[in-house]
Amino acid sequence: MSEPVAELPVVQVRSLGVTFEDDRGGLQALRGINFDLHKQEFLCVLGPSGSGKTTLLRVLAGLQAPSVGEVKLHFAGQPRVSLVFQQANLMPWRTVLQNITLPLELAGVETAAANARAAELVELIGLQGFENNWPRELSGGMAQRVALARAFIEDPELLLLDEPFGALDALTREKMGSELLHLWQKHRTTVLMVTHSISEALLLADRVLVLTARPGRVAFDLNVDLPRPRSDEMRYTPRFAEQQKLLRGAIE
Ligand SMILES: Nc1ncnc2c1ncn2[C@@H]1O[C@H](COP(=O)(O)OP(=O)(O)OP(=O)(O)O)[C@@H](O)[C@H]1O
Repeated sequence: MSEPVAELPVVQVRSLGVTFEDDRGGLQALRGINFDLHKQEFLCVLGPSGSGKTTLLRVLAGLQAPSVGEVKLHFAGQPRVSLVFQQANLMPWRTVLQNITLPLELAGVETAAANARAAELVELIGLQGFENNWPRELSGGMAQRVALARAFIEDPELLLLDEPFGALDALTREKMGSELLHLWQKHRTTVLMVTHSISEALLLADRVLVLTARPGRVAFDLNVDLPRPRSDEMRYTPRFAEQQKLLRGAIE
């Protein structure tokens, strides 16, 4: 019997290096980065401050050109890419609902269809009743949920998250991790997420890349050995603690 053909990765990063020009001969942010990202895979990138995590994400988003090496994208045509940053960056003059539907509005989708799709996401992120509120009336966690809903509404083929919960307090952050897990388990998009939180990475990811201090190289590539569907309670299991220890060791 023949083996099934393993699905090709949707992103291939090969010998990637990024050097920023400066007057001291250049600052090397990333060096010799290699990894694949498969369809529907959730990859987290951990690493010390300044190890090039954001730079890596910017290269994947097409916002930063590699100095050497390449990033190959294998999608049918131009992929739909959504980005979420540490700040929600909501438009203050649009309501929650209008912020969430913005990408569809820009894509020319009819308002009724866009609103129906937004209503599903509002329910998934637990913001029913806040549809007509203004961004200034939201807490940081609520605003970030709106940013996630806005990212998911486009049904992205590649979702890039840069420390999306980094500005939130620890408890809200944990809650947001679960919200994102819930959204992803429903939508199963391909994700690359930069985070500083080992437990967040373990709760969410299929794989975790750990970068070294600058210039960032891949120090460790961990297949997260926790069953899916995942839940918050898994944070307290011995398996979780073991993997946490492995990652902590790799970072240190
Ligand atoms: N546009 C730029 N011009 C010059 N240097 C840059 C630029 N962007 C990033 N750097 C430098 O590249 C290195 C990597 O930065 P990057 O923001 O990618 O790291 P990071 O791992 O995301 O850091 P943090 O965890 O603190 O957010 C840093 O030394 C930073 O100062």
